[in-house]
Amino acid sequence: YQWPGDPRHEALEKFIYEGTAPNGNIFFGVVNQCRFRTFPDPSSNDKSTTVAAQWLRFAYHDSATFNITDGTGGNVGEGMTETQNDYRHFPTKYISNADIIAIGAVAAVASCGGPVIPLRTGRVDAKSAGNPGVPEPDQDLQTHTEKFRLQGFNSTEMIELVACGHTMGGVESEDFPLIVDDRPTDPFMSSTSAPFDNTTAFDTSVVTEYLNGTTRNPLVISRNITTRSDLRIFSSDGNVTMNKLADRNVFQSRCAALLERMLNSVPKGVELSEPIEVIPEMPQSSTGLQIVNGTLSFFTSLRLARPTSDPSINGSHVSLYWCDRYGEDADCKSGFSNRIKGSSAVVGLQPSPILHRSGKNLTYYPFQAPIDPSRSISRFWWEMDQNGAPTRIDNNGERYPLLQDDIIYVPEQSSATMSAPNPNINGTDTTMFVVVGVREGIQPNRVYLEALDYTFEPDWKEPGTVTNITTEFTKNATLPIAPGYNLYSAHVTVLGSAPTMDYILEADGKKSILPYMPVSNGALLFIPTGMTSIPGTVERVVYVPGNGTTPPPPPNSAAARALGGCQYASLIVTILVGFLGLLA
Ligand code: HEM
Repeated sequence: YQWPGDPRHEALEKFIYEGTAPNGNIFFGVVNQCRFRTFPDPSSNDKSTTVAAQWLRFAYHDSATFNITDGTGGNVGEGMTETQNDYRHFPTKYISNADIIAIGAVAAVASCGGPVIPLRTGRVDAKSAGNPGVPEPDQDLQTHTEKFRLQGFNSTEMIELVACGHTMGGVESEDFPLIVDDRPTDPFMSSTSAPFDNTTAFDTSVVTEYLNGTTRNPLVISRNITTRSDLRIFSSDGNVTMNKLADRNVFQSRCAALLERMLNSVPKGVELSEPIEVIPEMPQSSTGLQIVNGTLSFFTSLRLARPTSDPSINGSHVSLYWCDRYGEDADCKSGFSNRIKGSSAVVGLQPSPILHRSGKNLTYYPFQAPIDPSRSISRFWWEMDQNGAPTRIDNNGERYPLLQDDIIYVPEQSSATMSAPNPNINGTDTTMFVVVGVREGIQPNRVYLEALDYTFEPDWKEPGTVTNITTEFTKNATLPIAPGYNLYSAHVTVLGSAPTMDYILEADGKKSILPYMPVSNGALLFIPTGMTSIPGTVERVVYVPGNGTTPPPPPNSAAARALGGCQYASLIVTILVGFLGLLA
């Protein structure tokens, strides 16, 4: 992977595999580990329905006919409202609602031990209602077969898809009192809902319990014969398909294939991406220059995606290297680079269930490098030391570019405050005070920001509001002096909770853009990931282009002569230590 690539691709990759939105909101927290929504809260009645089940059903309804502007399409159920709430803070300019619904479904299946469904993206949000008519349990077999046919599934695939869906969750009596009555004394059923099978996992239980006659699936054994839709569907070919699905491997692979097709049924003209894979080596998206504690600092964090079983991460150390941008060492042309040695691994806290189920982990190596503004930084790379065998991680030999240093973000001077509730969006406005630095010597024609944000009605009956705001920055001499930079500030009020912003500088007929900064929702400071690291000590070291590691200086080179100074310094230290030793 060549960094930086398509920002949409990178935003989606981050969202799917790190599970965080640009503002730091964690997406997978509620669904991880196949958990109940409120369990183990003893006051909760909601013990048979996992968040994963709700998310999967939501995706089915979205693809069957439901869409976000359609209040009618048969989307009965509390799980629907709860899922909408789980999702509403996450759409951004790069990630559509429809993609979030698909990502949610893939995560749901993975979090309960199901297959990893390849994730293509690029779904376009509907602007108007689709046809109503999600299948209802009291409809006959012919009606269901026809509905699945219209969606592109034959009658065998209908059996498979319903079994794949109904391996998770159950039927709520509150939503379907005619199917499930309130039986608080039944030890198998919770007080208000009846699960489709005996496990919360994405497994064959729904099939095997049906075949061996122990099933409690309410859509098979309901007192009300008209609502036994699963029984009619499962038995429609004399149980031939159900018998095949009883095999674990068949079940997992058929479910993966059919759920993928279900999620990929998009309107004509919408073209989905190639499946989004995790990128093995990535600079964190908050990589960049910032002013922190009055010092120009380069923040980055190497993110490695490696198999969980890979022992190479254990005890590994990573060093950060970079070339100057200005001066005699610019782009390392004099043979010198800068180095901060030895960050050790920080394992990501809450891995996305999709990544976890793919058998991989994310490991981070955070860096904070003090930067001399007169030299700045042009390209960076890493060296990873695994038991004395270093390898260079350098963007396929290109090294990682810092695209511009003309406009930078100043998080410690920026702040955000929640203003009064805004009834129009059923949420709260956030007013932000944003501070950026413009490199000294630049005479800006214009410094401004472009913010983009979405808001959604809690019931999604309306498509919500898209806020597109352009705000001018003005030079602000009252802020503390920053080395090498003049500070500019702006106030901006955004609706909704996950705005993204581009900070733009126009000067000398050139446009410099600092894109897609993480913006926190209502927090006092915008603290990007990777900032928890402490400033490292910078060394000047010889740089030799090409693959491999940074070698010792060649004899008689300018670099070696310069380094000679360091050797004298260490000699003096050695003598001094020896001398002190003698004194003692
Ligand atoms: C003829 C077709 C279908 C009918 C009549 C049907 C009917 C139902 C009903 C009545 C519920 C209970 C909802 C509630 O209590 O809120 C339910 C739950 C569920 N359905 Fe289906 N369904 C069908 C097909 C599917 C398909 C194809 C999938 C996915 C591939 C699916 C996934 C789910 C899931 C995951 C739940 C559990 C939701 C939860 O526990 O919150 N269903 N279904």
